[in-house]
Amino acid sequence: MTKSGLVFIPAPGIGHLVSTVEFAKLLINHDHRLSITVFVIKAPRATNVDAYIHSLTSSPNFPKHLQIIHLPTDESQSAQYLHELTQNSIPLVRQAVSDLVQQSRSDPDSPQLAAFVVDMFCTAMIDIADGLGVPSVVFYTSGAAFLGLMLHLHQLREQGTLDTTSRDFKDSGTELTIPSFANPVPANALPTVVLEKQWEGFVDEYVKGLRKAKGIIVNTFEELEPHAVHSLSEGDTRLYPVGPILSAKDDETSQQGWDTMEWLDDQPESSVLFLCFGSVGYFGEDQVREIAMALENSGVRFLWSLRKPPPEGSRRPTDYSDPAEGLPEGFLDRTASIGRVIGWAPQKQVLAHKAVGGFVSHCGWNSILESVYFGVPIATWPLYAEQQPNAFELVRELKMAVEISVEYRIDHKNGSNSGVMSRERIEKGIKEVMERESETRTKVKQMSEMSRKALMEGGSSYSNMDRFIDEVLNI
Ligand SMILES: O=c1ccn([C@@H]2O[C@H](COP(=O)(O)OP(=O)(O)O[C@H]3O[C@H](CO)[C@@H](O)[C@H](O)[C@H]3O)[C@@H](O)[C@H]2O)c(=O)[nH]1
Repeated sequence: MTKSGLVFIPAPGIGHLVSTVEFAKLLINHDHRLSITVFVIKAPRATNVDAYIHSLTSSPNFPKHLQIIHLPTDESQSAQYLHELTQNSIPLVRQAVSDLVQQSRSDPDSPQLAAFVVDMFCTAMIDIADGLGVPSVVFYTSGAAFLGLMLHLHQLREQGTLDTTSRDFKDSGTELTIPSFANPVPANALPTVVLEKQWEGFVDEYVKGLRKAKGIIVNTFEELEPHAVHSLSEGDTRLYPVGPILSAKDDETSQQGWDTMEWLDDQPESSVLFLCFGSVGYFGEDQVREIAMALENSGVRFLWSLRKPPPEGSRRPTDYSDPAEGLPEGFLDRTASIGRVIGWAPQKQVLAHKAVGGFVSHCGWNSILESVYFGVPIATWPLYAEQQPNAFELVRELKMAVEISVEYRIDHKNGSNSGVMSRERIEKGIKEVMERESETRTKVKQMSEMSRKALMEGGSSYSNMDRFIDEVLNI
C-alpha cells in the first residue's frame, strides 16, 4: 500500500527539534499508513543538534518510515533568532521538498505527499505546501494557554482596543482578561514580544501564520490545560492536543552525565533539587553568586546545570571546562558533600530519578512537560520567550508550582533584565519546592499519572491523534 507522506519542518533549536521528532515517531507508530520526512534547519554552531541527530538515527529503535534530512547550514551566517534562521531557510526547504516530490512522482510506490506539519515559527513554509496543493498544520511546541494568549492579544491589537507596547504598560498594574486563562493575567507576566514595539511585526506575522494553518497540533494534554483547551476549541481554532511528547529516555549520555546519574543513585529519595535553565539560559556573575549563596544557605542537596555565558557574537551558552571558574571562591569545596555543579544536564534522566524532589526551572514548555510527566514540582524562574506566562499558568492557574518569580525577564540582546534576584528570594523558593508534603507536590503527582494515561489507547491525546489523521489527512 502506498503510504501518505508527511513533511515535518521543526524550527531551529533543540527544544523545538526534539519534541517535533518525537511527535513524528509517535505518529508513525500510531498509524502505519504514514511515512514522515523531517527537514532539520540548524543554527550555526549548534553542536547539540548534531549530537542529537546522530544519537537518534543510530538508535536501533529508529523507525523505518521516518527520514531525517539535514539541510545545509551556512555556518558563517549572523542570524541568531529563530524567525531569521527560518526565513533564511525558505529556499532550502523549497528545493528539498521539490526533490522529494520529484522522487515520489518517479516511483509510484514511494509515499505520496499528504500534508505539511510546520513548527509554530515556520509558518512561512505554509506557502510551499499551498503551492503543492496540500494542507498544513502547525505543530505548537508551547502550551495551549499561551497559544490562546497570542491569538487573543493579536485580535485586540487589530481591533485597536489594546496597545500592550506603550512604555509604561508592563508596570502599570493592569490585569487582562484572556479567554485561555481562568484568572486575569497581570501585564508584567506577559511575554516580552507583546510588550515591546520592536517585536510588533514579528508577532503580527507569527499569529497570521498560525491562522493560515488548517489546524494546530499542541504539545499539551487536555487534563493539564482544561480551561485553555476548552476556550480554544470553542472558538474557530481546530486544536489537536496530543502530548505530552517527550524525547526518549534512552538518549546517549556523556561521561559527565553517567557520573551525575551515579551520584544521584547515592542520594536519598526526593532529596535533591535540580536547577536547569533550558538550552540557552545563563546568568551573569552577580546572579550566579546569589544562586550559589541561596543553595549554600538552604543546606538543600542540589544538582546545578551551570552554563558559561556565550562568546561574543553567539547566543548559545557553553559548558565550563572547570565550573569553579564561574562560581564564588570555595563554593565547590564547601558544598562538596551535598551538591554537584555540571554543564549540560541529562535533564529527562535526572527528572526521572527518584532522588530528585524539586526543580528550579526557567519554565520552557518542554521542561514543564518533563517535570509533570516525572512528577517533580517546579519553582518558577522565567527568563525570556513565553516563560513568564508559562510560570504564571503553573503557579496561579494550575497551582502546580511554587514561585520564585513569574515576571522576571532577561533580554540578552538589549543587555537588560529585571535586576538580580536576591539570594533570600531564591532560598525561599527552594525550601518551598522541596517540602516533602505539600498540595503542590500532590497535584503534580496526580498530573503525572494523568499525563501517562493521556497517551494510552483511549486516552485524550491518543484520540486526538486519530482525529487529526481523520480530519486533516482524510485517510
Ligand atoms: O542542560 C540541559 C538543558 C536542557 N535540556 C533539554 O532541552 C530541552 C529544553 O527545552 P525547553 O524547556 O522547552 O526550553 P528551551 O530550550 O529554552 O526552549 C525554547 O522552546 C520552548 C518550546 O517552544 C519554549 O517553551 C521556551 O520558552 C524556549 O526558550 C528539554 O527537553 C530539556 O530536557 C537538557 O537535556 N539539558
